[in-house]
Amino acid sequence: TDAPPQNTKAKPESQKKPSKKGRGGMIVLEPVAGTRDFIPSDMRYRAWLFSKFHAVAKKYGFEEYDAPILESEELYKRKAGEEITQQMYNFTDKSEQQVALRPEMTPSLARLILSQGKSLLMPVKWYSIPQCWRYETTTRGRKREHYQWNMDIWGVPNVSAEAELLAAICEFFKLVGLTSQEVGIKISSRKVLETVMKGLNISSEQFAPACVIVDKLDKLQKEDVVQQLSILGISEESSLELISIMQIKDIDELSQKIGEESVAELRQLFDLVKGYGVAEYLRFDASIVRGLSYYTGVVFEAFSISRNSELSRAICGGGRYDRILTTYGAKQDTPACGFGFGDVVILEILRDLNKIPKEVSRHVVNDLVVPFNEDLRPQACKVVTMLRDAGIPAEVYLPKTKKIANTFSYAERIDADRVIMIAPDEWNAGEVKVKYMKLQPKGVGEEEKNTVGVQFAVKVDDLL
Ligand SMILES: OCc1cccc(Br)n1
Repeated sequence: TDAPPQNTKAKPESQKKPSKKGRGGMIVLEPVAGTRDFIPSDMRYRAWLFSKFHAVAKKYGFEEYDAPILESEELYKRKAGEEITQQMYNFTDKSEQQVALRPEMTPSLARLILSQGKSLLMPVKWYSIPQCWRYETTTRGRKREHYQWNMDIWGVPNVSAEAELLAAICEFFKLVGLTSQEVGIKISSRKVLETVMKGLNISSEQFAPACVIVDKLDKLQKEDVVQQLSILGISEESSLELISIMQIKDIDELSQKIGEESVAELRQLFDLVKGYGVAEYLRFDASIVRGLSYYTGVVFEAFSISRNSELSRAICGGGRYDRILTTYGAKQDTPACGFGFGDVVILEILRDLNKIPKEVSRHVVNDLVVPFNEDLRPQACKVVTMLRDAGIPAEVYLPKTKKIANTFSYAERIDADRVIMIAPDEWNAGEVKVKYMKLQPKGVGEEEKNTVGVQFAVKVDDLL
């Protein structure tokens, strides 16, 4: 099935849709359909989530990389009818180049691996958190962008690489407090499908497109999947046999069906993950295919189990893709496997299950330094710098101090622990006036000083 015709010619000015204006000439305040703003209160959640991605990648020895959001469209030209390539955010740029906002990171990574050539020592363990794009028809009101944690291992042909990636995902789950009662990872292998399809005389050319179709089994009616497979020339009988084998949830049963040799890798993988202590999160499930055409071996998909959270959409997914480089013209392939982990579903699940620490929602400033008047502003800047250099998040009150009460209400707004007033008499005596805005944990400041709301003179040097 060829991809639908993409927009091939830039539109003349006259045919371009004018950007929508709000009433009375005001610009439209909402972000472009399907995209998100991150004001600070939202950005704190995203930053917290990404800090967990970075922490796991670092702990597992992965190195961070990045590549442009904008790529040549040819990187994604695949004739397997995948949703991800049919929904490309593509256009013709001003030099008539066919470009696209990247729908996924793996093709960019493959380009980087090829560009590095022999200078790149294998194995390579790289990670990135790229923003990825798709052009969804807005009628479905779905997002057109998301951030996707990518972890990939290149140069390792055996399932030790998949075990490492699965362990990293489970490490993340443990880091955010998700138990194996709340989330899990289903694992299978396209080699199982390959064996079954060969046994059904399905040609190797039809393997990737057939995988893309059977991956839709959880969304489409069985009849529709059979119908789509028939377009590939696969008989109803073969399709039904393929679909029935995909219902198998037990490796031994599968081995009976297709032979021990075809499940050997999966058995090895389940042995290895026991070593990492994460087996409780993992289970075999022959229905896991994943929808990307380039997968060639083990595939996996994480999902939420508990009722009170997002049920349908995958948390993350990935697998082995050993033959991607030759599809980009390389003379030989390099084995690879990896996963993509989106930012949207996981945050919904973590919110549903109340796993996000309260402090993530809080903007933290410990001290507010207030100059009594503008003559004392240089002194206030000196004091705030001393606090900051000591690692204390601190602000200096920037507006002119007209009413002291305004500075206290600002202190409450930024949830500061202390207001440090630079006042003329105290400053001449080498002191500042400190007012605690809220009770401090025991031991911070002498007991009598730790009374909320009362101001005390404190030596500048005693502030730290
Ligand atoms: O997971 C598929 C996908 C790709 C790009 C952007 C978004 Br939102 N979703």
